[in-house]
Amino acid sequence: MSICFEDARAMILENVPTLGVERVPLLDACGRVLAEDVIAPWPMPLCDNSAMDGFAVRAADCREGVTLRISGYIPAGGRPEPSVEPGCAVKIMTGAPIPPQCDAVVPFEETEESGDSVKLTAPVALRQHIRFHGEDVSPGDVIIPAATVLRPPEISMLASMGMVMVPVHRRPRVAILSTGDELIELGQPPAEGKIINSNSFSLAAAVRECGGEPVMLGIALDTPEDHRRKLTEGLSCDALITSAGVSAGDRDFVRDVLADLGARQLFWKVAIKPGGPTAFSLKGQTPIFSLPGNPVSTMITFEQFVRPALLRMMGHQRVVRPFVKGVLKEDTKKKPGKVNFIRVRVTIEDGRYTASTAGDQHTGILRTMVCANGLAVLPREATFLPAGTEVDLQILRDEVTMLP
Ligand SMILES: Nc1nc2c(c(=O)[nH]1)N[C@H]1C(S)=C(S)[C@@H](COP(=O)(O)OP(=O)(O)OC[C@H]3O[C@@H](n4cnc5c(N)ncnc54)[C@H](O)[C@@H]3O)O[C@H]1N2
Ligand code: MOO
Repeated sequence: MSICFEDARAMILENVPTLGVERVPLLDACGRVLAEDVIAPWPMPLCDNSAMDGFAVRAADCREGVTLRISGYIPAGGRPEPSVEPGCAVKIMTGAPIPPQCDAVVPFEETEESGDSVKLTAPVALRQHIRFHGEDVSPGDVIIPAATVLRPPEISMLASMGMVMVPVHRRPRVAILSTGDELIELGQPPAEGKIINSNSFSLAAAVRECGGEPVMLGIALDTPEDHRRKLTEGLSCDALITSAGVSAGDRDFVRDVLADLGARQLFWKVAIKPGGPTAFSLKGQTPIFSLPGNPVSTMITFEQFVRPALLRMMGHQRVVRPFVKGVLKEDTKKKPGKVNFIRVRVTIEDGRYTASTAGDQHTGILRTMVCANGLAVLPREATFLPAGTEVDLQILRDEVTMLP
């Protein structure tokens, strides 16, 4: 009996732990998830300051055409004049503190300066061109709540609040183990009957792309002893991914050895294609994803199950890549009973996403995965989807121009 796709993913997300907190230098926090509310220690701006290069004035003096005496100069980073008398103006630069008697700033473009006097050539409104103390942030405000994904705007705010070190959820160390006697390591010469272990690399790249730290365990030979040794090593990480050895073959040891090691299997076999033989287990709190060995199946099951889980472990709320609606360009047939993920080229035509097959859909065909920029999700019970049928699309590469 297989579990349905939605239940399998939900079960994984319910069972993966959120990792603990570490404090990292501000710049390293970009892309990470904030683990605690950040509360403003001081106001922003810290004082009333000028939004323009010009003259700080008393608005009450400022009929259009009036001439004022220039009684001082405050550069950015300078100190406010101790006092500005009626009928006077102080030359001021953007960001410089406003003298206490002044209540407006007149930009240079609206003045004519001559010697130590300045004529105002436009009307002046009370409070114009002043950035007021605390108008942006008040002390005590929760400026960034926990669970926020930190991007450059948040980094800017945290810098403004003096945060040198930032509390974020840890990145998982993810062990990656490929299994199978037919495998050889990258760098060894190819030989008939041998296959280069590409899955460890696609998985490590995918782990890295979503923010985790891959730990390469290499290849486990098709013996229970070698599986036991390498799986045990993998269980010291925050998560473990295995590739291959999970279908019905007589040397598919992964699940049995995991069970011997005390892992609890939550499911094996999901009603999806490709990726049917996927298994998910827990050893204590450590999630173990046993993915099928076909390179295409490995990548698609990573995308559907492992990426969301790793993002959740890092504290992300939104973990599943958003779907967009799009139409199939070709008639598409499938067997009922499984959600199918087909590799497609997504484009935009007449303002709609359209998807056409990226090539041969057999799971042995890696090239179709390389050509694809998206996956079309074909519903479980569908059998024939004529061209023009609307389906969910997962966009896997940024190069698809988004709808306006
Ligand atoms: N009798 C059955 N046979 C198969 C079933 C089934 O249900 N009953 N399921 C098929 C499906 S679907 C898949 S997917 C595969 C999955 O099998 P395994 O996960 O046990 O993987 P293997 O058989 O060991 O390998 C499959 C394929 O992938 C290549 N491979 C394996 N590891 C790597 C790697 N690290 N890098 C690159 N390529 C790898 C391997 O050589 C095989 O060609 O089982 C079907 N069979
Ligand atoms: O599910 Mo297998 O993963 O179809 O190739």
